[in-house]
Amino acid sequence: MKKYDVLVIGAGMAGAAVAKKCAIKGLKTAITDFRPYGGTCALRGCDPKKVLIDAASLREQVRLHLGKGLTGDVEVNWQELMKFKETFTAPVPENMEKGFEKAGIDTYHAPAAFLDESTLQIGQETVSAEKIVIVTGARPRELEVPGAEHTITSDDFLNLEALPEHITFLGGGYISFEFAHLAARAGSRVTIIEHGPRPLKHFEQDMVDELVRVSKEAGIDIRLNCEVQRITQKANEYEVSLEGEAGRGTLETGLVVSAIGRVPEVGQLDLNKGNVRHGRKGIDVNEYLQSTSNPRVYAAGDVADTEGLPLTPVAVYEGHFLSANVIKGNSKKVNYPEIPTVVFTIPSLASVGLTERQAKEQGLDYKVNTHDARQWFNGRRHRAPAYAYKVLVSKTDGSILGAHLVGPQAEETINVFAVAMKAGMKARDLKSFLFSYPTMASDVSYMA
Ligand SMILES: Cc1cc2nc3c(=O)[nH]c(=O)nc-3n(C[C@H](O)[C@H](O)[C@H](O)COP(=O)(O)OP(=O)(O)OC[C@H]3O[C@@H](n4cnc5c(N)ncnc54)[C@H](O)[C@@H]3O)c2cc1C
Ligand SMILES: NC(=O)c1ccc[n+]([C@@H]2O[C@H](COP(=O)([O-])OP(=O)(O)OC[C@H]3O[C@@H](n4cnc5c(N)ncnc54)[C@H](O)[C@@H]3O)[C@@H](O)[C@H]2O)c1
Repeated sequence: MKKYDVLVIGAGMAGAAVAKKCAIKGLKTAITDFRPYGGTCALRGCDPKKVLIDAASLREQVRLHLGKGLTGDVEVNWQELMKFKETFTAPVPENMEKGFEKAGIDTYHAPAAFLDESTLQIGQETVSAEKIVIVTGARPRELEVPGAEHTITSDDFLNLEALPEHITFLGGGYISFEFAHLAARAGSRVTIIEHGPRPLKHFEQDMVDELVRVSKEAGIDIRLNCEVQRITQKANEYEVSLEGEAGRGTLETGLVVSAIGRVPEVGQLDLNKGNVRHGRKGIDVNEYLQSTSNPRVYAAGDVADTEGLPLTPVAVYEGHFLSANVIKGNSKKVNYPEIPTVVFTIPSLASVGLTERQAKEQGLDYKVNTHDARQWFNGRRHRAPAYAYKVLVSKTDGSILGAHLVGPQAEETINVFAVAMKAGMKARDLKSFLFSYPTMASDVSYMA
């Protein structure tokens, strides 16, 4: 049986960060993944998605400037774009594996499953470890209606050889909105089906309203309070039976993408044999990211039940705390700064800190700065179909409680607010800051 100081299960962003840190400190470290190394973000999430959306966004920029100095529309060539995307994803597994080998980390390529509290089966090998790090991420939530087997997931969507004429996205969250905006700009007709009353419900709803307006202008059909009853295959199409406010109906579509949330990936781990307590939100951990039932086990990223959002920078951030606790013993309690988050639609929706609803619930005394900025210089030069902001400032001490933006480059501008909030800057500090001009960030001084 192979023995290690540290066994890392999952070679995604969190896993790579932990394995390298442990190996650098001289711990005998191994890592395993049953998929090609790289994890969701680099292979099936953030990175490939952003490459595709950037092209669609450029196409939209050109379209918006037709008759304003540009002539001749451009089109998205899906096949070429997918090839370009693959230049980013294809090298990842080998590069990551080489990095592990260079760091002296043993690499395995099979699912790990607990045999007891310190021993795991990895393919044909039995492995024991002093510390076991679970960073297995999340997987798509399963749709439970007849015909669910006809749906595809975000993984499949990012590898489509061609886009059909019409696509239905189930779920009104991050994935559906991002992919819907991409597909609409790449020439498909798109419908989003959300079973709740609001899409993107954790975002500031005034900004979501703006995004919904531009989504509809882009031809995206958004149906709220709408439940899927059944999916039936018909020749080359699918028939989606729906029940909503307008009663029952059907939708003919070329493809159904299920994006109704993601759940912690614990299926293959046999956690009960390892005495690892877990629930619906993932592995139960304490403030050191250590299992509450098996002290050898630590967990971080999407699979861990923590306060952190299931996002890449959070997985890596938690990985740093976890590594310190594995290397030196429990010494670093995880604490979270304000976490910026972006929906990469065209234009994007970005948020950091409290929404107005949360500020109200916490009984805070705040003022709201909000405006439709489409007519500002930056809005006009981008010919922005949406450019708006809502910033919450504490009346008690002038600190920034939350910032919410929709519009061109909102994904970049939000980082200015996140830095200011982490640094404890007041709204007046941002107002008096000298931003380079004319940049999108220079608008921050008017927003704060
Ligand atoms: C379509 C999509 C787009 C996204 N876009 C963004 C974005 O723009 N920005 C952002 O911040 N976040 C985004 N996310 C979320 C982000 O990808 C995740 O939060 C992040 O990848 C989590 O990292 P992780 O290390 O916890 O898990 P992962 O990166 O998922 O890695 C976990 C690894 O563990 C492996 N594994 C699972 N079970 C086992 C087992 N039993 N044995 C061995 N290996 C196992 C898996 O194969 C996987 O490779 C997106 C997600 C999706 C699906
Ligand atoms: N830009 C980013 O950072 C980014 C992008 C994509 C994904 N992600 C991460 O991945 C996670 C998963 O994304 P997602 O879009 O799958 O989930 P989500 O949690 O963002 O949204 C899921 C939506 O589906 C709805 N829903 C649930 N069951 C349904 C059903 N049966 N029919 C119709 N609607 C239903 C929910 O009400 C919710 O609005 C996100 O929470 C996020 O953490 C992040």
